[in-house]
Amino acid sequence: MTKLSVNINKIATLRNSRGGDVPNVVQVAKDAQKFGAEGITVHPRPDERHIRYQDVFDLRPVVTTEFNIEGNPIRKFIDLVLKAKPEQVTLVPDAEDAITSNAGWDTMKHRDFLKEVISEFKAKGIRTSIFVDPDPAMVKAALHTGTDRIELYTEEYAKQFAKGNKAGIAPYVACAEIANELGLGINAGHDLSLENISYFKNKVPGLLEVSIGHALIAESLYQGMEYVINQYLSLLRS
Ligand SMILES: CC(=O)[C@@H](O)[C@H](O)COP(=O)(O)O
Ligand SMILES: NCC(=O)COP(=O)(O)O
Repeated sequence: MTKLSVNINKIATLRNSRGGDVPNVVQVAKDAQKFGAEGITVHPRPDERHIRYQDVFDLRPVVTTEFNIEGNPIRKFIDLVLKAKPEQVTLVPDAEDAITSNAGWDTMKHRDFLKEVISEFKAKGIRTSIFVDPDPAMVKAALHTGTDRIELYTEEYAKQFAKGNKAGIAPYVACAEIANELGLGINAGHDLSLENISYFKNKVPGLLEVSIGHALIAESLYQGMEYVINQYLSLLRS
């Protein structure tokens, strides 16, 4: 079964846009789990423009499913993760000024660095995953970093699917088959949505977990809007 981890970065972005504490990320994490989410994902960036480092500590005690912290393993991030002790850390090679994650690791070039960081997390009992492009060479080399899992970067799949090109799934299937053979667990994420998730999940063998944020929060807004507008109208007319 593929687990759903809900990425709540966008909730923090909305909160930060106004100051104050609405919406409250801790409450959203509690509710998401109450509604069935099997994990909560956060991706604190160095500028803390959405999830703040303090949010991670506030969330830790309320995440009773699986806490997945994503980020570039700069020292500050490593220390945060070691202190918060999530169930999983996902390493992402994102630049400080990137709007969102835009590439996977070069697992050959950064093998020694990844190996060192991964062993630090694993020594504390934290499961590790590394974000990779759907490139067989990168998946094969991921094995030598000692990581438990890979996270397949799905932006290209989502782009191709939106254009009606279902063949865009092929590199993901090939990489998943390699990962399964090597005994690497498979996660996936980025731009997955209600439209493209079924096809992905049905085609990619051994998919353990997806983390979804941007589309899931947008879809929740759309699907909840009619109900909320009606509540306002009924209050205004009573
Ligand atoms: C690792 C990844 O794929 C990202 O999608 C991510 O975690 C989302 O980050 P933002 O919310 O900052 O776009
Ligand atoms: N790891 C991917 C993730 O957490 C969510 O990415 P997105 O759905 O916000 O694109």
